[in-house]
Amino acid sequence: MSPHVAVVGGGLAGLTAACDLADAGLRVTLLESRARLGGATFSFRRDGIAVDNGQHVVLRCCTEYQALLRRLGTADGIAMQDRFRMPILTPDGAAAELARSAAPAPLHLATGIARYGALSVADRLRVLRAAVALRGLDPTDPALDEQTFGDWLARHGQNDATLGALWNLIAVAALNCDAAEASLALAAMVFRTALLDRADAADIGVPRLPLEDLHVRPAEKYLLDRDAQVRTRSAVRSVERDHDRFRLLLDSEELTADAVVVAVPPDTAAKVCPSQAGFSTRQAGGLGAAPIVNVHVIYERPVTDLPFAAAVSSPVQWIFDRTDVAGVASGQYLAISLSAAHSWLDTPMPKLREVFLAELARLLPAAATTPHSRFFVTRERRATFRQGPGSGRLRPPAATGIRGLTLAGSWTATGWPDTMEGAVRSGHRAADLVTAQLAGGARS
Ligand SMILES: Cc1cc2nc3c(=O)[nH]c(=O)nc-3n(C[C@H](O)[C@H](O)[C@H](O)COP(=O)(O)OP(=O)(O)OC[C@H]3O[C@@H](n4cnc5c(N)ncnc54)[C@H](O)[C@@H]3O)c2cc1C
Repeated sequence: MSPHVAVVGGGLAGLTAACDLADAGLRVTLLESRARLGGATFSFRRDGIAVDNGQHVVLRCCTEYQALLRRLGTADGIAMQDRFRMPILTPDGAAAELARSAAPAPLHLATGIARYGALSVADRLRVLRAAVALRGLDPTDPALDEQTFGDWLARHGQNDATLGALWNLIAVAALNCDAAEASLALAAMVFRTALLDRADAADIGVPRLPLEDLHVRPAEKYLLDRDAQVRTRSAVRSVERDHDRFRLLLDSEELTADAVVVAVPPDTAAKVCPSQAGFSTRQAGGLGAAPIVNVHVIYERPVTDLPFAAAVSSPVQWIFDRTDVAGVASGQYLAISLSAAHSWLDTPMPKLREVFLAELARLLPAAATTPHSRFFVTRERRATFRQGPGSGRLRPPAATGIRGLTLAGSWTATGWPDTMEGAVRSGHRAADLVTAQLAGGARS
């Protein structure tokens, strides 16, 4: 009989690892503590419409996530831009945009920045000079992980205007962290990989389907079709080494496995794994957490033609038109995505309603005269880890101190920020390691 592998955690990392292991011919049991799979990516129904827990976006450089969708048969579920174009809304009603040209990297953005109307000509030159310097940074240099992106930007001549209208538009969304608090290593990775090194890398992809239909259910079906066991409401409390096997303790039963992939959030991973695994609660605590809040508004009539837009000089960060994805029959459903949302996380609904309806009215003139029929908020307190300085050295590799026990998750040392792409990459890495170890190969 083929070896049995338990995958603990049914988010994207665990789902990816489980798909790989099932394809490798191993017997797989996926154990998820909640009643549903998907982890940080899930959808629910509310008054007949499909709502995601938070707007998710990918870029063309997120190659492994897109490859997973192709494998699951849902690649068409992403509407990918032919060419990077970011519409920008300003409260005075003046629209701007940041776009790339057809030129090869790094010239592809030069014209876009030179024409970027949300900044003065002098500030556009400032941005171009800093972009050239940023392109020279090595994101894998550990010294970069000790500094903030904000300090680096200040040393490279950036001011409040360039921070607000350019650097933070991207840094806050990609790192769930203000530039002032973000790790320079992760920021350099994001800006180089997405914007500076390849011309098409930043093309923006927005789901056409709820996350549930995009990858959660398709991955579950993929696993069931390959005879994997998928168990929800199955929290694993601890994983113990038992001679050359593993014992997993659940609330009212025990399971044994030849290898285990632990793909749960950092604090749970530290609790569940034996201390010899080498990942401590202190490390997990150091990684911390950062919130994302989404404000959802359904207007009785359309108020914008834009599929999405970023906003400057406004508490609104990004707006997405979710009418079709959600199945809204009439009117327009807009979701405002608020990253690094510490100040909004515990703000009561009436206050959020007052602030964001007024802001939408300022940014989108038609919203000022269009009634809304629904307003609600989704709050994710621990959306990502805190991607600040020092986080790089706290992120563990897939291999632990125990052969046969591997870690996966967007918070592990993937080299990527805490994203769906990082989660998928970590799942592949953990599955490769387990497969090699079971075959008597890799030692680390
Ligand atoms: C609102 C929001 C917006 C986001 N926007 C984007 C975006 O635009 N683009 C992007 O790429 N990324 C985005 N992200 C980040 C992305 O969703 C995550 O990086 C990724 O989904 C994490 O996947 P994961 O599998 O590593 O972890 P998780 O999804 O956290 O999965 C861990 C799983 O383990 C389970 N678990 C916990 N304890 C146990 C236990 N004891 N036993 C069994 N199971 C357990 C959990 O229930 C969970 O299902 C966003 C996240 C949020 C919350």
